[in-house]
Parts: sequence; structure tokens; C-alpha cells
Amino acid sequence: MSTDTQRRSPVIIITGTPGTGKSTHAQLLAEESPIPLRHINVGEVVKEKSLHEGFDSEWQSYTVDEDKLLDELEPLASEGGVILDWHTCEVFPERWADLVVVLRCDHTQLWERLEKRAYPLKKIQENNQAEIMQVVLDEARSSYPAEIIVELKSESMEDLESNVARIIQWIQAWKANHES
Ligand SMILES: Nc1ncnc2c1ncn2[C@@H]1O[C@H](COP(=O)(O)OP(=O)(O)O)[C@@H](O)[C@H]1O
Repeated sequence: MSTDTQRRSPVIIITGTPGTGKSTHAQLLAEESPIPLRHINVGEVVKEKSLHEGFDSEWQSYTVDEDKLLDELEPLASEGGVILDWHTCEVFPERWADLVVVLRCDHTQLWERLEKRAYPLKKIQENNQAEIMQVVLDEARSSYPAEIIVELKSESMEDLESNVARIIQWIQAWKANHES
């Protein structure tokens, strides 16, 4: 649990290999949450606010300037009421996180999702391999206490709905704990 007792709303990190469904989950959660939560697509923020050192055309991705990114996000995280949606999570300080959701997907299904994005083959291969090797889950486990991490399957619409319902239950419990 975060040490920041001042927050009135939680910070929820939704992470996972690209294509596992982070943005889809974050959008639905922001719509259905009983308390206002702002969905922050961290990759979009990096692009829009130029929090990077340039675009790596080989990997088709930005080289993130982590210091700039943390400075940008710090006030939002301190305030709370945000969903941080990013394919990596270890950069976010432990004190920010109230809940860390790691989405998982069968690698063959993930491959198909990434092919639809027209990623270069080696980027698809790298992400597919990372999913098989549970890289993001291990990263979350080495960055946050076990009790705030939840690993959820994201392979169907039923998974999406039940995952969001489960996170909403967690939000209600968080709220009840922070009102007393
Ligand atoms: N639980 C799910 N079941 C089926 N398809 C999903 C699920 N979650 C996401 N998708 C689909 O997979 C693709 C990637 O989802 P997206 O949310 O953009 O992933 P991410 O934000 O992790 O890169 C989208 O086409 C989305 O509709």
C-alpha cells in the first residue's frame, strides 16, 4: 500500500506487454469507476509533451527521458485519481502505486494483435518473447510489494469485463478504507 495517506483517490497502474489490453481496460475502468479516475496513456504523454530523446526508427519507439516523464507525472500521482497506462512500470516510484494490474495474454493471440498494428517483425518478436518470459510481471514484482500486484488474463471480452468489475470492487474497498 502506498505511504501517501493524503490522497483522496488511488493511483492504479495498468501495465503489460504492448497489445495485452491496457488502454482498453483503462478506458472502460475510467468510464465505469465509482470515483473519477483519469486515464493517462503514458506513451501518448511522452509523444505529446516531447518527454523523449528522439524516435528510434529501428524499433519504432521513442527513447523516453525518464526524468522529464517523472517530473510531468509527479503532480498527477500526488493528487491521485489516475490510471497510469504503460508497457513498463518500474520507472514509477513505489510510493505512487496503490494497485498494479499486470495484464497477460496468450502469446499467439498477442502476436495477432500486434500484427494488426503493423509493427516491424522484430518488434512483434521481441514483445512476444517478453510476454512468454513474463518480463513485465517480474518487473512489477521487483518494484512493488506483492500485495498490491494483481495479474489478470486479457484474452476475451469476458476477461475484460470481469477484470474491470474486479478493479472496481478494489476501488470501493480502497474508498471505504480511506473514509474511515
Ligand atoms: N480482453 C481482450 N479480449 C479481446 N481483445 C482485446 C482484449 N483487450 C484488448 N483487446 C484488443 O487487443 C488490441 C490491443 O489492445 P490495447 O488496449 O490497445 O492494448 P495495449 O494498450 O496493452 O497496447 C485491441 O485491438 C483491443 O481491442
